[in-house]
Amino acid sequence: MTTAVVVEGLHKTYGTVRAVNGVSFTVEHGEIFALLGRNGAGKTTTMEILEGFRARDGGRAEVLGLDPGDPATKRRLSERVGLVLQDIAVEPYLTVRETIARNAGYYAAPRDIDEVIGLVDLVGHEKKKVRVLSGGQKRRLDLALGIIGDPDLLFLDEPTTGFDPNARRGAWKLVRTLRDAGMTILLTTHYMEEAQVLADQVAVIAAGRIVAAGTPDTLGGRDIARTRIRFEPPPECAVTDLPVAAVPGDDGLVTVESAEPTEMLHRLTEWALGRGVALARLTVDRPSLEDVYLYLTSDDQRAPERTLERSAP
Ligand SMILES: Nc1ncnc2c1ncn2[C@@H]1O[C@H](COP(=O)(O)OP(=O)(O)OP(=O)(O)O)[C@@H](O)[C@H]1O
Repeated sequence: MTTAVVVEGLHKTYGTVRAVNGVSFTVEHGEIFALLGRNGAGKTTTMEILEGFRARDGGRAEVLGLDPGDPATKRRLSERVGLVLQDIAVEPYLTVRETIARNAGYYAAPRDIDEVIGLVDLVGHEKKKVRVLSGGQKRRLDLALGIIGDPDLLFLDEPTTGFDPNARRGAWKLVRTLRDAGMTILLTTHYMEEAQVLADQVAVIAAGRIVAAGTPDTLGGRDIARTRIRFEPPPECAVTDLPVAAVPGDDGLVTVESAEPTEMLHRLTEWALGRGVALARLTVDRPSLEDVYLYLTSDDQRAPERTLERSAP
C-alpha cells in the first residue's frame, strides 16, 4: 500500500477561531479512513482543504501526490476524486437518471450509469424527479454522483445521515465493495457503529487537534482497557454483600471493572450459585468505540493524548 493522503501540521483559522490546529494523519491507498469528532471540531474544514475548496493557513497537504491548494493541478485532481458532501445542489426537475447522466458527462471515463444506479440501490426510481425523492433516496443519489466518475479517492461527509437502518447497511456494503475494488475512502461520521463497521483507521479530532488515532478496535487503548461486568444484584442483596467491589448505576445494574475477567466472573458466579441466586441481566464487555469516543471528546478536550484505564499493570 502506498500513501494516498498526507496531512502534516495543517492549520486553518477563521478570524479568532482555530478550526484546524496542527492536524497530521496519513491515509493509505485502498483503505477506509474515518475522521470523527464533535460538531465544530474541524472535520469539514480539514476535508474541504483536502478537497481543494478551502485554502490552508499552514502545514502540508498532499492528495494522490498533488497539492489540493495548487490551482495548476486542480482539474487533474478533480478527475480522480469523488465527493459526497453534506449539501449537494442538484436540479430538482431532472430525474435520477438524467442527474447521474449529466454528471457522467463531466468525466473522461465514467462508470456505467445503470451499474451505478444498481450499486446505490436506486433501481425503480430512475424516472423519479429529484424533488420527490425521500431524504435517504436523495442521499443515495449523492453517493451515485460521488462514484460516477470512478474516482481513486472518495470523500464522504456524513454519508448515511437520514438513512433508515436497512439503507445504512446497504450503503456500508457499497462502501466496502468500493474499497475492496481499490478505492481509497476518507469519511466523516457521527455514527460510531459506522466507523466500527467500515473504517480500517480512525482519527478523533477535538478542537482542531487529533486526540487519538488507530484502528477502531485499538483506539484510545480500547483493546487493553479493563473488562466491564454488569448485572442486577439479587433481591435483598446490597452492593456491599457482593464478593467483589461493584459500582451501582442509575439503571439498577452494578458494574465491576477488571483486568482479570475470567477470575472475576468465576468469583461472582460461584458466589451466586452457592446462594442459589441469579445474576440477572449479566453482560461482559469491553468499552465500545462509542464509549472511547465519548471519553476522548468529553468537555476537557485539552489533553493531547488520552487513553482509557488500562488492564496492563
Ligand atoms: N466559513 C467559516 N467561517 C467562520 N468560522 C467557520 C467557518 N467554517 C467553520 N467555522 C468554524 O470552524 C470550526 C470548525 O468547523 P467545522 O465545520 O470544520 O467542524 P466539523 O467538525 O465539520 O463540525 P460538524 O460535525 O458540525 O460538521 C467551528 O468552530 C466552526 O464554527
